[in-house]
Amino acid sequence: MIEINGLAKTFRVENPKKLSEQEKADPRLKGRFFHSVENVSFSCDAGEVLGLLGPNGAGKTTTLRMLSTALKPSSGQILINGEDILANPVIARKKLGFLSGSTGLYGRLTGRENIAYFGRLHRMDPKRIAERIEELADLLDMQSFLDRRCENFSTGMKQKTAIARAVVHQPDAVILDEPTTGLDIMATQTVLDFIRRLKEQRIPVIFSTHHLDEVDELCDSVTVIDKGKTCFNGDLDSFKALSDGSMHQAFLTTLQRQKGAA
Ligand SMILES: Nc1ncnc2c1ncn2[C@@H]1O[C@H](COP(=O)(O)OP(=O)(O)OP(=O)(O)O)[C@@H](O)[C@H]1O
Repeated sequence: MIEINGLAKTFRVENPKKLSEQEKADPRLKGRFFHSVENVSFSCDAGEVLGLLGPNGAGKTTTLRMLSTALKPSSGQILINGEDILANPVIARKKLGFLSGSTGLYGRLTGRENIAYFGRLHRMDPKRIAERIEELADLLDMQSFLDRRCENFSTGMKQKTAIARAVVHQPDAVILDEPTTGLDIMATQTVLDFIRRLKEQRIPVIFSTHHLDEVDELCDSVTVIDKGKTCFNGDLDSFKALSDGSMHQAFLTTLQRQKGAA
């Protein structure tokens, strides 16, 4: 079970001239500080897939980076199976698998070597690493390119390699930042099937996306954030019920309600 309570992250604006027009007009900008995430809470239980939605710049990546311990929150609490991961970031990294927006693969290494390198960082036994790579390569349909250098990989090959690398150590919970962005239909389906398999194994999965059809297909629960604040938390059916079953309209409704409340 992953629980996030009242998470917030403020960045100091080093150079206000570099802010976009949209950011300059954003209510989260207060003087020299940008309150990227102001109050985000949600929870994801074992066997559950949670879809994290929000418009561009809402704070999804910032939230997921805090959850992965890549970024230290300004305030709030993150618990994994009751354990406070902010107090114990090293343990958290063992428990979590995190796919970030930038795959950051080593171009001169093959897919297999990239995955194995992470396995070694997690102090896995070499035999187990080799077995696990075979397992993941089958699940993610990677056998045809596993032993090629990553530098010339397509977006789909890179993303599959990055996902395999993120979960090589069999984490207790998986966090994926826009896992299907830029993928073709076949690769998207492979990634969605992979998430479905994690769910069958009762591993909680949190993923951000702009594709509402994926949320409809896969998610048990939905969290919508806008301008750094949670504006919807609930199960998929109650999300769809906001608008007679239309995912797009339900999404727009949550944003409009938030605007009305502000
Ligand atoms: N290091 C930083 N310093 C200053 N502002 C930042 C920093 N990182 C993120 N932000 C700002 O915080 C806001 C939220 O960004 P974030 O990347 O979390 O949004 P997002 O919901 O993931 O957006 P998208 O859907 O476009 O990926 C943006 O306005 C962004 O410019």
